[in-house]
Amino acid sequence: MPSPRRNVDARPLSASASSSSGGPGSPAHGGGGGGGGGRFEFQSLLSSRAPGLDPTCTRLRASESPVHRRGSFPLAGAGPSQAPPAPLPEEDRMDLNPSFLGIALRSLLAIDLWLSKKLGVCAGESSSWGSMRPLMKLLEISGHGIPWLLGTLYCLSRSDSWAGREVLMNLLFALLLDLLLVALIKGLVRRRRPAHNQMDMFVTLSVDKYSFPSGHATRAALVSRFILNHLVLAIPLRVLVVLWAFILGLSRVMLGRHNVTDVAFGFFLGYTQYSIVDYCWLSPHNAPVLFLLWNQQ
Ligand SMILES: CC(C)=CCC/C(C)=C/COP(=O)(O)O
Repeated sequence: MPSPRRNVDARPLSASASSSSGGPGSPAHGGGGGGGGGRFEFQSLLSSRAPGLDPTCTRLRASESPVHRRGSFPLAGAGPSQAPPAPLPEEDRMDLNPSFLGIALRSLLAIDLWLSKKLGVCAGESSSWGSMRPLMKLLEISGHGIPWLLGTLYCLSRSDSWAGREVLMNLLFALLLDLLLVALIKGLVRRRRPAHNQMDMFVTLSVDKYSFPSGHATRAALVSRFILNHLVLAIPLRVLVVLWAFILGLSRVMLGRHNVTDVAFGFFLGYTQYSIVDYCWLSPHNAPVLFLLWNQQ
């Protein structure tokens, strides 16, 4: 005779249908193999929020899943006549939260992929906005590392004031820091570029087969923040700089090079990188050797 507690079943219909008894070995009891673990956690969360359900039961079931099982809980013989089980150790209770976070992250990822595919309207010549592709690729070059590095080096070589040289030296430092950090994160995260991307980019590094974060987005945010803080520009030009950064980021998704989250994180990283550069600002006072060396050239 099953106990009233064990009759409580808050599983979604699809799960209940596949294992009506809910006995040992069924998915609800964590016997469904590796895939059963994820579904099980979701059920636990649902049932713990359903009014009238016994949260103790929920906890026990969660502990039975292959993911959560640590000690032995005598569920099979549990009935109303027996003493209620001791509260779970703190570590087991906390295990329920990551699964909730996991669901949230997976949903965000699904939205990201769906939106990125929808926005990838210039991913190929035959795409709905395929005729805009050459323009998008021109934008791509405007945010590429090589023109920015060469342009900065050229301006440094032509600069005849200490103040100008100081700003340009820091811009060079910022661009190099950006390349390094993006390569590092891309190498660590190793997220593949979207399937609809055509790998026909102008000069790439080996890590550029990965997409997280977007190097163009980091550079756009970093350089535009740098320019706005160190160049005296008329308002329309300032607006243009911000627009350039934004459109460059958007064009990465439209070209199919990136997912939305690659670009969003890229903007965040580039913005933060400027704060690092500003904090470590190089000047003839704190880096005299650098400036003297450059002066001798
Ligand atoms: C070769 C040099 C100096 C820089 C590479 C610049 C580049 C190709 C970055 C990749 O950008 P996305 O991550 O936005 O595609």
